[in-house]
Amino acid sequence: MAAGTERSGAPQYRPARPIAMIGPMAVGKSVIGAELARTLGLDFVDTDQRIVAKNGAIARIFTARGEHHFRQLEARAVADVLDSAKSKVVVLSLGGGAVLDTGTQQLLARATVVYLRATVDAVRERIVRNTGRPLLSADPVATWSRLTEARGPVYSRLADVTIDVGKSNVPELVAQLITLLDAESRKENTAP
Ligand SMILES: Nc1ncnc2c1ncn2[C@@H]1O[C@H](COP(=O)(O)OP(=O)(O)OP(=O)(O)O)[C@@H](O)[C@H]1O
Ligand SMILES: O=C(O)C1=C[C@@H](O)[C@@H](O)[C@H](O)C1
Ligand SMILES: [Mg+2]
Repeated sequence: MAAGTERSGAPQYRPARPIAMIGPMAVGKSVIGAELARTLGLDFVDTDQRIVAKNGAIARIFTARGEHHFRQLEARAVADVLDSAKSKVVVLSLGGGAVLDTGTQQLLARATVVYLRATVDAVRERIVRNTGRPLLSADPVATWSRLTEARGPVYSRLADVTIDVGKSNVPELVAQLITLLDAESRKENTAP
């Protein structure tokens, strides 16, 4: 039986706060976040997907309006979910660079933050083809590595739970994550 699940297969773990997925590009924030939400019976919000639905492709926003404009849309999309007196308990997947915004960093204190960590080898095949990520349009492997090294301390500082994605598949990672989240929520509930 998968960790964190009852005999019926329904998860025992019931989050009290939103769960936010952070980490570098292509580590699986969107697919793992969506599967985690489905498993826990929660709504799923992906900030990149929300931005695209309202404004069109991310690459197009970068060329037409610039990265700064995209970052404003991104910060607003996070605030739409987390900036209310009582944030709804959802799974929220962020874009890789969303955590650079200081307002977003503050709002993430209202969520349980999951850092999906990966080596470049784990994501190499996913980023070498054109994936519509404007920041990886030139020399994707070197650029991913540089951005990940620069942002790594921010991801680590914000994270309540860190999981190495390695070569595991999505269902395995979701099962591991529920175990880690369950342990984290017990810790939060017993903290003085
Ligand atoms: N554990 C995994 N096993 C196999 N494929 C995976 C795994 N995680 C992600 N993928 C695949 O890698 C690609 C990138 O995943 P995803 O879009 O979820 O990354 P992301 O972290 O959301 O990236 P971004 O920061 O650009 O939003 C997708 O095609 C996804 O299906
Ligand atoms: O890491 C980043 O800066 C980005 C990651 C993607 O999720 C998108 O938000 C966009 O391509 C920028
Ligand atoms: Mg994504």
